Amino acid sequence: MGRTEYRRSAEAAAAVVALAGVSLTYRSDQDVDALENITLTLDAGEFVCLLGPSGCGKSTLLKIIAGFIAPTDGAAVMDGEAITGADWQRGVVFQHPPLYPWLDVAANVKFGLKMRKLPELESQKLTEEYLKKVGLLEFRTSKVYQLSGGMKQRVAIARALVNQPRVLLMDEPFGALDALTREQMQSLLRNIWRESQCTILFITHDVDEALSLGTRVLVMSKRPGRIIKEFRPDFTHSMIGEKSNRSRYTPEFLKLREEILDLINNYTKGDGCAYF
Ligand SMILES: Nc1ncnc2c1ncn2[C@@H]1O[C@H](COP(=O)(O)OP(=O)(O)OP(=O)(O)O)[C@@H](O)[C@H]1O
Repeated sequence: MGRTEYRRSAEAAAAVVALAGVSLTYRSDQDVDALENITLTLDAGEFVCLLGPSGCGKSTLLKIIAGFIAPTDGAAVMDGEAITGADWQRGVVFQHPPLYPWLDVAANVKFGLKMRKLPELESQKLTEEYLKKVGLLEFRTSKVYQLSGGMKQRVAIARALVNQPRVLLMDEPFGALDALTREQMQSLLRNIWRESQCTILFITHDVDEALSLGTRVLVMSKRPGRIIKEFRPDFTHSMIGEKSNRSRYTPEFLKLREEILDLINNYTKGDGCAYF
């Protein structure tokens, strides 16, 4: 299939983001085949979690959707247009957010709006609105070094969301946080997702996290990464409704958790590839 056909088939899916037949090889002395023939859509309002063994190409997939790197083969499109570079319509949040240490919290959040040359008054209003959403309004004049890990991650989320992106791409955003902060951040993200109705792609190593956030969970094979199975859990909605994590202890949750762990372990067994 040529690029044009890939693009047409991707458009036909009416998805916000579509990847069709995407492969990626990092070229160097020793080529690394990171992704192989990924076909995937992200539909409006979906919360898609991506699980897979270390080094299977999860971040590579996210970087292609972000527009940071181009696929070696296949096509990546958003709203039917080829993704050719970074765009504020696709916000990105990393595990270690690259915040500007010389700027205060509000200036970090406002940075992208400034780059987009939004009028100062509008930027100010949006910045305060999103700082409020992540519970950091009273810390707007704090410096980055004065914040905890969880607070820094909330700044990063506000900085991505203030642009009101259609798609939020998150690469293990809570991976470095302690268990309690992590659960609080998951709850915050669930509420933000419900309010903003944006589409989220979320990479994690944690099966519980994927099941308690995602409306779709994709499991990848070892490198070169392919999508081997998808699940459609619905625990995230009940967690919003219940305002608790009770769903995590239900037989349905535990059964699905077991199934995914078995799948990943069977897939990586005997090849020296560790999941965690
Ligand atoms: N810039 C690069 N140049 C060469 N190889 C790369 C580059 N970036 C990643 N790789 C390789 O591509 C493969 C996939 O990397 P990637 O970071 O996408 O995996 P991942 O699933 O996100 O890993 P992890 O879960 O450990 O973060 C790995 O073997 C990695 O070493």
